[in-house]
Amino acid sequence: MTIKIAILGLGTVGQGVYETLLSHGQYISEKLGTDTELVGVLVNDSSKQRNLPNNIPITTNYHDILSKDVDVIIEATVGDHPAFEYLSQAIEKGIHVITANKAMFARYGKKLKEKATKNQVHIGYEATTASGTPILRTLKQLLQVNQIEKMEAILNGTSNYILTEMTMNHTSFEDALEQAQEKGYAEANPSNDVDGHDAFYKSMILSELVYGQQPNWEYVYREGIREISNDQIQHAAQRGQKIKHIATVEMRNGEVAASIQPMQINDEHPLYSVDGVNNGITVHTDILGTFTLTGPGAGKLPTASAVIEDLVYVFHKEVKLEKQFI
Ligand SMILES: NC(=O)C1=CN([C@@H]2O[C@H](COP(=O)(O)OP(=O)(O)OC[C@H]3O[C@@H](n4cnc5c(N)ncnc54)[C@H](OP(=O)(O)O)[C@@H]3O)[C@@H](O)[C@H]2O)C=CC1
Ligand SMILES: N[C@@H](CC=O)C(=O)O
Repeated sequence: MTIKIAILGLGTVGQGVYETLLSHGQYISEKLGTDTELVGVLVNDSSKQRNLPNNIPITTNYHDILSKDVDVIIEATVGDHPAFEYLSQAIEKGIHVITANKAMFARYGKKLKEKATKNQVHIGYEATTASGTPILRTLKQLLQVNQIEKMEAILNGTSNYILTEMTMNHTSFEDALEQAQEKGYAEANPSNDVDGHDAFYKSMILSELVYGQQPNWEYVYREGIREISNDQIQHAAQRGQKIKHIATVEMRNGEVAASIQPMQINDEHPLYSVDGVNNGITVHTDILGTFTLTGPGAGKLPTASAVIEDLVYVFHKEVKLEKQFI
């Protein structure tokens, strides 16, 4: 049996997934014991020039995708809608889904997971949080007994890239943001990055995964990095500190609390040396103690890496459907 794949969205992430299927196709087939085939790609704008061979059908009509005999849909579009409806329909048809869309998943992840369980399909969403750095499955599968008391994290690659450029190279905020956009780190609407929305969505996904619940969104303090000046960064540097954009999610008196804001930290903080586009998460647990995971937090190939690893996980011969996917 050949595994038939469709991709929704062919921007930075979708293109990266296509290129990785091509570059690592043989290795993926060996792992899965079967071939994979890209049977369709959904885009928004049919007039755009695409970097795809002619034999891969591109459509702007989702029904063209659903009418094919698809085994898994990889979703890399932008925003809540119609992504949520697309994935709901796929799941109801018994199609596995993998998503990179954290805005949609923060809001609708719980519903989609419930639907997936009901329809006995998997949802992969490692790419939604910290791109390819394997945070979600590490937390879910390797810490089954430890209680996670608190997480502190740098979750937006664009903001960390901008702050690092401003700190190390005295680059202006505007120039650093432009660089992040050119490198494919920033969202289509970069306000998502620099005003803290993106880190907020990722924090909510982490909260749901670790604590099984999210705080009331209205009570989460969210502040981005837009107002931070080069002067503030240099003053902090003179005191041996860096300004980092940090999300905190913790269990307080039986309730989850979260905040997302710029903070000044010194070199004793585990996130001090997480620079550039990297993300990092420091996890405080009751048995293991404190540990930090760090790695690339945005970009074409790091994000494709998470999607492809989810793909292999979903279809790996030894994975049984009754095992709960993250
Ligand atoms: N860039 C990154 O580093 C990361 C991004 N993500 C997430 O992955 C998703 C994709 O990001 P990215 O690739 O950077 O975004 P891009 O803006 O580069 O690409 C988005 C793609 O989605 C398509 N699209 C948008 N709306 C629709 C729609 N309604 N129907 C069909 N196609 C649609 C666009 O079509 P068209 O080409 O026709 O305009 C485009 O191909 C986002 O949700 C983002 O938050 C997650 C991790 C990292
Ligand atoms: N725009 C996001 C992309 C990855 O999630 C970021 O910069 O972190």
